Amino acid sequence: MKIKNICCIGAGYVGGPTMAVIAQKCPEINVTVVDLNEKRIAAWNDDNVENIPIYEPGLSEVVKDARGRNLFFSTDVDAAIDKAEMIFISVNTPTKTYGIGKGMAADLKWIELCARQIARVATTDKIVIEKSTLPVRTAAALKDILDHTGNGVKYQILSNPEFLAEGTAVEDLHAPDRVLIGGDRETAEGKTAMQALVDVYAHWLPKERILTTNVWSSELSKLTANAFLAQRVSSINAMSELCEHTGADVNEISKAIGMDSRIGSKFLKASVGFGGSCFQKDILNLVYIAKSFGLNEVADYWEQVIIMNDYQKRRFAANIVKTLFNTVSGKKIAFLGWAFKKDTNDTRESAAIYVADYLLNEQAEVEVYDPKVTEEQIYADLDYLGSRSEEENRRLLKVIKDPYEVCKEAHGIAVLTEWDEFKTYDWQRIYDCMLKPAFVFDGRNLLDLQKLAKIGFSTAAVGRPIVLQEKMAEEPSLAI
Ligand SMILES: NC(=O)c1ccc[n+]([C@@H]2O[C@H](COP(=O)([O-])OP(=O)(O)OC[C@H]3O[C@@H](n4cnc5c(N)ncnc54)[C@H](O)[C@@H]3O)[C@@H](O)[C@H]2O)c1
Ligand SMILES: O=c1ccn([C@@H]2O[C@H](COP(=O)(O)OP(=O)(O)O[C@H]3O[C@H](CO)[C@@H](O)[C@H](O)[C@H]3O)[C@@H](O)[C@H]2O)c(=O)[nH]1
Repeated sequence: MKIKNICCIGAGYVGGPTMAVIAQKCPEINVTVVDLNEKRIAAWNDDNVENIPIYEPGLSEVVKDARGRNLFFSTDVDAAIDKAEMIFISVNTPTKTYGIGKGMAADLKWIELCARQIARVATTDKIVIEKSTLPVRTAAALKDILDHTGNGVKYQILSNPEFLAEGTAVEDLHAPDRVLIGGDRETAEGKTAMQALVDVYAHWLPKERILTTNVWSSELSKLTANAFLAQRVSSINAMSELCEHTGADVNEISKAIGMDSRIGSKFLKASVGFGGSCFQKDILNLVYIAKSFGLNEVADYWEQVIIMNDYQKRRFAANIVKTLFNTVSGKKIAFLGWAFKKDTNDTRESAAIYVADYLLNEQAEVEVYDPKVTEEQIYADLDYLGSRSEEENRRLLKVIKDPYEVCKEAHGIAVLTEWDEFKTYDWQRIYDCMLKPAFVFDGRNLLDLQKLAKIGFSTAAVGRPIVLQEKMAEEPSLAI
């Protein structure tokens, strides 16, 4: 089966980059990415390709290659659905904020709306692909909706979860470890649909990298992969606290255990806590699914990954207060970074939001610099927590566009995102303009602590011994 037209519903962090790469690699296929959000679509269509709504290294070049040739962004959802033989659903599936499963289950409202829209509009047979991350057995619900339209259109549902990580999306899409396709292997129609999707990816990937499974394995593999990755981060973060109490260095531990090929070296970086739109949401969803089958031990096991992560964020913030002589009231704390990781402008569930909230509750004055996140986004993140009024958030927290300015007259600097540029700053210049004693709290183990100590900074990095300047260390009342 030759695919000529692909439609993707959802022009977000996944829909945009994945479809741009499919269009780049499959020049004979027309790819239309649709979204209800007019502003987002207008940004994807902006004449200046640097203004596309998502910052990802290399993405603007891919979009430049394909846009207008065989890659289109549009708000005309119905037209794109009707024309396509293959429809990816790549809409948001956040944690439910209401009703049954509130705070745990995935909210499938947008998924269901897509299914109903496809059912209403389609006049020819379609392959419908779950690209969004979904609870296991969602495909059954989609099929139910699609098969009951009574207009004779036939649907095949495939699961094709996305494993790209933000900040390396283009790289991950160009050379993924694997592509996973789940479908109905029992019927000829199911096999044909799976093969059609395999053929799309085979334009640039070797066949061995394209894995086919049954639909349920594919859906559940996605949640499992995220749970395992996040579990490693929580595991090393748990060890980081033990390191701080014993003089062991978490970086050395990561290296030592990571060299064991059975453990492997990736996802062992201790941090202020993982963020991002996926890990927490997907583990909560997994916990909810396990509970709904009465598997309480399974649920408790995975929930601990989240409990540990929340603790790590709180612990980092509490440590700032403790080190700054048990109070930050009226003190300026400079934040370097707000994004949940480097090389992205995404801030969803970023640890920085929770650390800021904690410090603002302690009456600190927080000033934030991030190279890619907008002021509007930072305030939106903070307001969303509902901890204080919007006016108060704007009074207590300022967003500064210059890294040296943000550090001026600060009592302490907190590194919340591992942006490379932070390493290249003139740290002597920063030290000179700070209040003394000058503290750096490195939540990412990014900076050269020895160099900072030499300049005169006191440093506290996650999972490493605290270094207080001599004068303070000698004076026990100051070295708390
Ligand atoms: N962000 C990631 O790195 C990542 C990676 C892998 C998987 N995922 C999963 O992919 C899915 C999408 O994530 P995202 O980060 O791209 O979300 P996103 O919020 O950035 O984008 C989703 C888009 O879908 C649009 N949308 C919602 N309902 C619609 C409808 N009925 N019609 C048209 N447009 C609609 C929204 O306006 C939004 O622009 C989620 O299930 C997520 O868990 C995300
Ligand atoms: O050793 C590590 C690795 C990551 N992190 C943090 O963990 C979070 C998530 O990082 P990462 O996984 O690199 O980014 P995401 O874009 O959230 O990607 C994850 O979530 C996506 C959405 O489901 C999946 O597609 C990806 O495979 C999966 O890596 C970030 O806050 C990182 O700073 C650490 O603290 N230490």
